[in-house]
Formats: sequence, structure tokens, C-alpha cells
Amino acid sequence: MQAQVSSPIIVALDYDHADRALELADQLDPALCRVKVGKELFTAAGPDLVRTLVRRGFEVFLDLKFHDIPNTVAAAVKAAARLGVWMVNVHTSGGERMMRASVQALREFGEKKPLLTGVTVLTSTTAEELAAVGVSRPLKKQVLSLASSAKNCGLDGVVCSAREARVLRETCGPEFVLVSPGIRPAWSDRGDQRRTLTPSEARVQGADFLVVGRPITAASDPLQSLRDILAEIADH
Ligand SMILES: O=C(O)c1cc(=O)[nH]c(=O)n1[C@@H]1O[C@H](COP(=O)(O)O)[C@@H](O)[C@H]1O
Repeated sequence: MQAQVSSPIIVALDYDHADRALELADQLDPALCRVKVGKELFTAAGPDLVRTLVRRGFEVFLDLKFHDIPNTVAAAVKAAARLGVWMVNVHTSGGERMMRASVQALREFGEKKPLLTGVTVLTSTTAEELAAVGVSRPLKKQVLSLASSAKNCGLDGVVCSAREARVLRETCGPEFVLVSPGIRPAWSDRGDQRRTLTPSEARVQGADFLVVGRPITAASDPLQSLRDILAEIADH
């Protein structure tokens, strides 16, 4: 499915209640950003909230990072497609059989299929933390290997730190969609994120879409923060 919105920003609606998410969505303009529904909001508010956002004109990234046996993930991805979302993701570390099953499951949706992306190494994960869970190769090599695997399986792209965007763009080609969270404008707090870049740096590195949560949702004027980020990108 081709993106209808020219803005690269995806606002992460990380809230514990539908009302709070819709309150923010009311301040946003579907022409200026897409929105992301992740684990917290989906667990609290369910698919009805996703349908409501779609009805209000937002392109929705359903970020549930599926990671399970191939049959279960393929069925979950299909259920996401039925909600009319723009993008859905799985963990690439779920393996190639799981990713291929997900790609296959979306075939029946034809042109209306959501983009399918794979999470590589989370932006909160440091090289030391990766080693601690038994991954001995360097973090960048791990990301490259997982992204290549995602591409071979037919995924549309990956979720990655913008720090790896340049090398992924060179390796995976111009059509491969790169979605980068861990975006921190100079004026914002890092929080639990570790491998961050500013919005303009992320775009320069080649990220197609930037996922931004707290720098917008925790701001006193979220719409102004979104506009500031869009202006920063436009200046580069
Ligand atoms: O898949 C994601 O969206 C994701 C992947 C990743 O590696 N890192 C990451 O932060 N995310 C999500 O992106 C959002 C980032 O939010 P902030 O840190 O508040 O900007 C959160 O909703 C995370 O769940």
C-alpha cells in the first residue's frame, strides 16, 4: 500500500486509556502525521480504538511486535490487516519461517495490505545488553543480518535505530522501508532510549519514518512540538 501522507512522523500514542489517546488525536492532523498504537494502548483500549482512529482519517501503525510460532503470528497479522491499519510489525528474531508465513498471510489483501515491518534490535538496547542475552556479534552486524533476513522473506522494511539507517539503506536498497524510533529532538529527555538521534539526523541517515512518542505526548503543547519537529526536518 502506498503512503497517502507526506509527513515522515508517526506519533506514538502511548497512553493507558482510549480517551487520552483520542484527546491527543483530536489535536493532531492526519495530514501532518500518522499515529502508532502500541502494546499499552491496545491492551487497554482494544481494536475499537484502532477502528476509530482509522475512521478519523489516520494511517495507523499497529505496533504489537508479534513474536510467536508461525501459525499464530500469521493469523495475528491477518487480524491486523482486517482492522484497516497502514502498518503492522513482527520481531525479525521470530525467524524466517514466521516472517514468510506473515507475508503469505497478507497476500489475500492485495493492494489493501498493510506494510509489514520487522523489529531488528530495539532502540533501548545497548551493545552490552545484547551480549548479555547471548548475541556475541557486534550490534550493527546483528541488525544487518536481521534486516537482510527480513528482506529475503519479503517484508516491506524494518524498525531500526536511525543509527543503523545508512548501512541498511546501502544494503537493502531504496525501496526498503526504514522506520526509526528512538528519536530525540535536542530539547527532549532521552528517557529509557539508548540509541537515539535527532529528527534531522535520522532523516539525513536515511530513515523514511520517525516514530516519536514522549517528545510530543509529554509536551505542554503536543501540536506545537510536532510542528517544531517538522520544521527542523524541513530545514535540513
Ligand atoms: O516498534 C517500535 O515502534 C519501537 C521499536 C524500537 O526499537 N524502539 C521503540 O522505542 N519503539 C516504540 O517507539 C516508541 C518510542 O516512544 P518514545 O521513546 O516516547 O519516543 C514507543 O512506543 C516504543 O514502543
